[in-house]
Formats: sequence, structure tokens, C-alpha cells
Amino acid sequence: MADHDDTLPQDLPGLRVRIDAVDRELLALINRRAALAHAVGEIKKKEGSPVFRPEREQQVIENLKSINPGPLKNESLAPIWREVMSACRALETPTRVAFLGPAGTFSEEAALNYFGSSIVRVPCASIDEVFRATSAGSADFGVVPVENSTEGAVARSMDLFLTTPLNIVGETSLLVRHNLLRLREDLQGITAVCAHPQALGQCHEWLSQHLPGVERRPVTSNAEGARLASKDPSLAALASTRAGNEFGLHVVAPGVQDDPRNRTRFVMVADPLKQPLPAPSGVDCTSLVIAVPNLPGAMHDLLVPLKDAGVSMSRFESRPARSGQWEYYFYIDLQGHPDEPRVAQALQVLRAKCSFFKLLGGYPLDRH
Ligand SMILES: O=C(O)C(=O)C[C@]1(C(=O)O)C=C[C@@H](O)C=C1
Repeated sequence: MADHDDTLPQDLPGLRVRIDAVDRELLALINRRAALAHAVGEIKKKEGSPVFRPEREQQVIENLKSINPGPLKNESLAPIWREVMSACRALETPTRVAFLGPAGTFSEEAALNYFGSSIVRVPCASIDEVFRATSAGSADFGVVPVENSTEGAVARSMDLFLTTPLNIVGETSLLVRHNLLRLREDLQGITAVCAHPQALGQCHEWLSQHLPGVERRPVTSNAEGARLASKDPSLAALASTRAGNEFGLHVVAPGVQDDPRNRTRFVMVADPLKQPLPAPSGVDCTSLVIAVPNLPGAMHDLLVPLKDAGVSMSRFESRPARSGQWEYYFYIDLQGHPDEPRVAQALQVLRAKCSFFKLLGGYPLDRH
């Protein structure tokens, strides 16, 4: 094996010869892996079972982390293997992924992070359109934002979970860095800052301090804001550097979000008839939405079965039921998979106590 010599060359050309030799071995190995994945794909085709198995991909990465001898860092393994598995998956079948477009949005970045780059991208004009494309079958998966660490829940996504039959099959969380982007290189003469309302909220303090009195114009996505700013020098956008590059804009001010740790959590949605719930991966999340009868102690009665079963809640969010009666839907994330006995037990008791109950999904937690 080319890299197993104890004595390393001490010169650049010598080391590069060795790297080339290792790359040839890697290429042969990755192709062997791809051939195996292709064979798995043939079996799945015969069985009619889904190609994408997030719990298996998670296990592959966790197994490798547990045996990684280094010097490669453990956090480098996930992005590498996600790309390898994305390319292998593409040999089995194309993965069509809908997200809030155009190119350059954080939703697109979340889609690429999660599924790797060997996907067919289906950019959509709105979150509603992402749900529609996935329900109608023009995409296999949809990627939608559900919560932001500064601005909280993404209401539109939450409401659409109720009215569409889609399940949640995965999640990923992104560090979201907004930049003030523009055709000009300074802050002079800006008449409006165009961005998604969430981004305007996440940069509220910076805008008040540096561009007081300037109009904040909500648009359908940050990349759409960047597109508008690329047509009019008096406009600025709040968006990623990727969006800036896409539309030829300057970064006038980098990292203008009020919280430097600003993160957005995205979930992957799919049609349950085509993509069943992922099997337990070992570290999973269960998402559900419920309503309780408007009676004293109803909420307390719901929490007791969770405590009794030893199930922790990692998210609790409410949305108005739109009945005009001060009734609410509660969105709950539990630690564990719906097939784990203690979670299954808690869900069974909850189901019996709720006036409305919908299991949204059980899926591997984002551990990267
Ligand atoms: O193990 C499988 O089911 C495969 O299809 C192989 C593979 C992989 O490349 O390792 C590819 C796609 C799946 O999402 C999971 C894993």
C-alpha cells in the first residue's frame, strides 16, 4: 500500500507522488463502495423499499467516528461520508429535493448539508410551494425551516404540518450568518433593505444602529432580496455570502445578525406513502402536534405520562387553532423514537387524552 511506508519523503514532489498514489487507491475503493450501493439499489427496486435510509447513513458515520484512528478529525468525517453516500445514493435513484429558493438560500445550504450535493435541486418560491411540490410528488423530499434561535418558530411551516399529510424524516441545524450585501461597497444611499422577515428580525438591532430609518422590505427569501439588490444600487440585502456570489454583490458588512450563534433548524419532509418513518438510529427525536380539551388541568395530565415513561421533551411550542376560541395546537418534540417502548407507551397514553393528535415523525437527531 502506497501510504504504509514508514519513511515519508521529505520533499514536496515526493509527497505529492505519494498523495496521487493514495488517491488512486481511494478512487478504486470508493468505486467498489458505489458498486455495492448500486447492488443494494437493485434489491430495493425489487422490494419497492425506499432508497434513502437516514438512520443507516447516520450509523455509517457514527461507526466510522468510533474507529477513526486519526489524524483526520472526527468532525471531518460526516461531511466527507455524506458526500460519498450522496453519490452512491444517486446511483440507486435520483433524489429530488424541494427547498425555498432561489439558489443561494440557507434552505438550499441545509438541503446540500443533509443530502449531499448529488441531488436534483427543486427550488420553490415559498414554503407553501415546498410542501405542495413534495405532496404532489414533483420532489421526493422537502426542506423547510422550523425554528430559529433568535426569532423562534417559523409559523408557516408549523401551520402546514397540520394541513398536509407529510411526515418529518430528518433534521439539520445551520449556523446562519447574514451579511449586508449590495452592488456598491458602502452604506451610502441605501433606500431599502430586502430580506425574508425572519432575517430582518434576526438583524433588527444592527439595522436600527447602522441604518436607522431605512425601510426594511420583507421579500419571499433572502436570495430573492439579493436578486433585487443586484438590479438596483439603492437596495441592499441580508443574505449568505453564497447568495452574494450568486448575484455578484459586495459584502458591505459581514455577520450582521444580532446573535453570533444564530442557528436555524430545518426538517426534511416526505410523503409517508413513499418514504416510511426511518427506523430508530439510537439517538432520535419524535415530533407530534396535539390539542387538548379546554379543561382545568388538561396540560398537567398530558405531562404526567411523559414523566411516568421517563421521556424528555426537547421542544414545546403553541400555535393558535384559528377557531376564534383561544384554542391552541401544541407542537412537541420528544427525545427518542416512536418505536422505542417507553416512547410508544407515552404516545399511547397521550393519544387517549388529546382532542387532536398527529404524529409528525420520528427521525435521527442532527449530531454534527
Ligand atoms: O444501505 C443502504 O440501504 C444503501 O442504500 C447504501 C447507502 C450508502 O451509501 O451507504 C446509500 C443510501 C442509503 O440512504 C443508505 C446507505
